[in-house]
Amino acid sequence: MAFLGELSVALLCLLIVYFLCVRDRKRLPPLATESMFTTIAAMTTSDAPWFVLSLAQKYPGRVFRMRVPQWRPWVVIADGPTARAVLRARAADKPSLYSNFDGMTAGWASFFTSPDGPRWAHARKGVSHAFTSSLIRDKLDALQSCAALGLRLDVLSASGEEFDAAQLMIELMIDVLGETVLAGFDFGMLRGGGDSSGMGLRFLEAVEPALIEYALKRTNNPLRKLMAFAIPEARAAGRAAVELMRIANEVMEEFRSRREAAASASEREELDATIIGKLVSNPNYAHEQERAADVVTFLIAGHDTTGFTLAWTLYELAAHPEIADRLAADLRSNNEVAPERSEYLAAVINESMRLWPVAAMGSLRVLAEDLALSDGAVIPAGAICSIPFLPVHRTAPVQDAGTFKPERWLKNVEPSLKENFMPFSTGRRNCVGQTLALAELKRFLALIVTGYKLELVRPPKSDYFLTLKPADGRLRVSRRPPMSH
Ligand code: HEM
Repeated sequence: MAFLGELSVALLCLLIVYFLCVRDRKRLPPLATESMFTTIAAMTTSDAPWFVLSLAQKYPGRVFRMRVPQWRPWVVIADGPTARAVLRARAADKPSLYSNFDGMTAGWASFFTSPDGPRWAHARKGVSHAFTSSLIRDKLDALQSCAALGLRLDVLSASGEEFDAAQLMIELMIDVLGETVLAGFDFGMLRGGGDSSGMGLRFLEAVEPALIEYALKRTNNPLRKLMAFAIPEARAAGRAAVELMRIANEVMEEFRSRREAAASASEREELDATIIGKLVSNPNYAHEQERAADVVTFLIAGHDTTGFTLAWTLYELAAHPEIADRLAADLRSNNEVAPERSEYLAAVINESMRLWPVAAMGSLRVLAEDLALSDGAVIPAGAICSIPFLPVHRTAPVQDAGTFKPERWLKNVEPSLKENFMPFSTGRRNCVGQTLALAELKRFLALIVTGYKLELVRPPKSDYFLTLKPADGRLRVSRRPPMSH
């Protein structure tokens, strides 16, 4: 009898546990069937965005979980409206995974990697004003890099030599960052000359080993940090990070002496209004090396993103000469002096960034509160939300999503197209440099397309490593004949 009593108490307990834990358990988004091994193998290759796209196409809701070595759920969100809800949620932040990147700045947190809080807020607020479009436009009007690019293209056109557009655009962007973000610093890439000539090459040589070690290998294998002293590549990456910080410190020193030597108060005011001017005078930095870390961040975040976007657009225009001709005619007929006003140019840029979002794997966020989805599933608080922009941009409801069609951005733009388009991310941690990036894209595309015809010699391959690169492609340019009236 006593035994039966104990049994019924045990059954009652089990029932209570069932009702508390099982019945009320949240329904999570579906779990992709790919094993953890397959997932890791695919996610560590240069095809990772295409792997995630293939999974997103299988799930109509475009929200699913992936098996990764994380104790928290890893939820992939390829649905634009849900992505926006997560990125704009007040209770969402960057996960601590971002701190691996601090190795690139010799351990100093940058405002890109810092979670929301005073360190991030003062740095972002400090520079935001310097990125406003009118200030950027004034800077671009005076760019010497435009002339340098024209000269290089004239040489290539005269010789008929083929070239790698990604390489050329990266070199251009380093010079442009010097001229804009750093208020006239000469990195000596296309422009050559200046006292600091060679600094651009030093930057490019240091950035690659540092990115590979800290943004890739240490993120995939946290144990590597402990063994770094025994791994030659890890030691070389450490030296590269020190070099990046040295470059940032030299750049700031050069800026300060230029400001000191300014001939007039108005010249000094002009320097103070620039991005580096704002950064150097921001009193909220706890340490000079935090400032240096933010200079490194601007150089890293601003060079290949814009450079590869330009290059992808040039390859698309070369593959679609009718679109390039229409764009050239549009720019030449009424907008040549103000490319920022050409609707067709804006459509070409949007379409290129939709198909080839350089931040292809997008943003990561952690939610502090559950997020209920329209199908009844829940993304639980604490889950890591991965929002990969390439699948967001390239899955239904976007029509004919794999085709380059700038026209889709011109008239009666589908609301779902806009909802599923976020190359610069969204919410408070979106791209602070997007005004500059868009102004550069417009300015340089207008210059190239109105002056030159592009011939596609070899289409590029997509190669993902933090950014989506058009690898190994080749173009040829020739002077575009003047417009016949
Ligand atoms: C086509 C060009 C560009 C694209 C597609 C792009 C894209 C992005 C994206 C998607 C993010 C959010 C990353 C995340 O959530 O993890 C971001 C952040 C950022 N970008 Fe850009 N970017 C571009 C150009 C630039 C430029 C030119 C600069 C500066 C010179 C810049 C500086 C930054 C910084 C500092 C952040 C971090 C902002 C913060 O955490 O508050 N970017 N960018």
